[in-house]
Amino acid sequence: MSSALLQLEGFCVSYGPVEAVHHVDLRVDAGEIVTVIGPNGAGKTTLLSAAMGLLPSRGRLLLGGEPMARISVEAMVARGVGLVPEKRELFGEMPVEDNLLLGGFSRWWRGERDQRKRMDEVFAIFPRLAERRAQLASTLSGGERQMLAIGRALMARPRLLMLDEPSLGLAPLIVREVLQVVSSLRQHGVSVLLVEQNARAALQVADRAYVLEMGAVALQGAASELLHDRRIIDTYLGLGGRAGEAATS
Ligand SMILES: Nc1ncnc2c1ncn2[C@@H]1O[C@H](COP(=O)(O)OP(=O)(O)OP(=O)(O)O)[C@@H](O)[C@H]1O
Repeated sequence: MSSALLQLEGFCVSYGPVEAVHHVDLRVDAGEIVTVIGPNGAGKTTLLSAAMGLLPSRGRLLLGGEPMARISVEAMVARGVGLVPEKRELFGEMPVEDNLLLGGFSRWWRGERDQRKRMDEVFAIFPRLAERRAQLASTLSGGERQMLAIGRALMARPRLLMLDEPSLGLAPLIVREVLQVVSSLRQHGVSVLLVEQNARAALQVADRAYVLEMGAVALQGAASELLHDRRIIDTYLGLGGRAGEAATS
């Protein structure tokens, strides 16, 4: 089997004495959209944050088959991994363009000076952002803010984009629009690791899925098969497919 773009082996994350993610094995191959679904508190954000180097972890993380000796945000960004955090963390008092340019800063720092060209490529993916290039980020709609957060991460030209709950707080139609763009990223050479509570929407755009329950992988497989799995339907695809509501009610 060829080397995965990202591979986690026996990956564990703890908050003090409490282990929140237990021995997770996961892979994302080049060109894949992989989703991690699961109820509130399952450990999805913790897993993603630790895989980006924002939290300490145990176990192994390999990029392109090479184990990372130390997982830091700088090292992950330099190796072509980007994260769009759940809170989006935009600079509200800055226009769309400046938010995007800041996303390209790590490349600029390394001597690359083609940020304007890259911004035009991002605008081609998100035409709605191009129309609003001078608008302050704080005045964008929820969907536009999510697109800007993704666009900003794309400015660093990642090979793998990790997205934490891009559907959060968005109306169903907008969720579909945002996730369609996410699934189109592979045409631009970007693979995706998508953490979602909206199981139905995530399974509809992903190739493969992992179901995380209480910090451990409870189930995994082709997204198209999990969409028809009785256990997934009963637990996660109830009214609206909001995993947390189904699993905690
Ligand atoms: N900073 C923290 N300190 C201690 N425990 C934490 C911290 N952040 C999260 N946890 C705990 O770790 C577990 C996993 O939380 P996490 O936020 O990763 O879950 P999640 O699957 O992303 O949930 P949600 O979908 O609600 O965001 C939970 O039990 C949570 O209470």
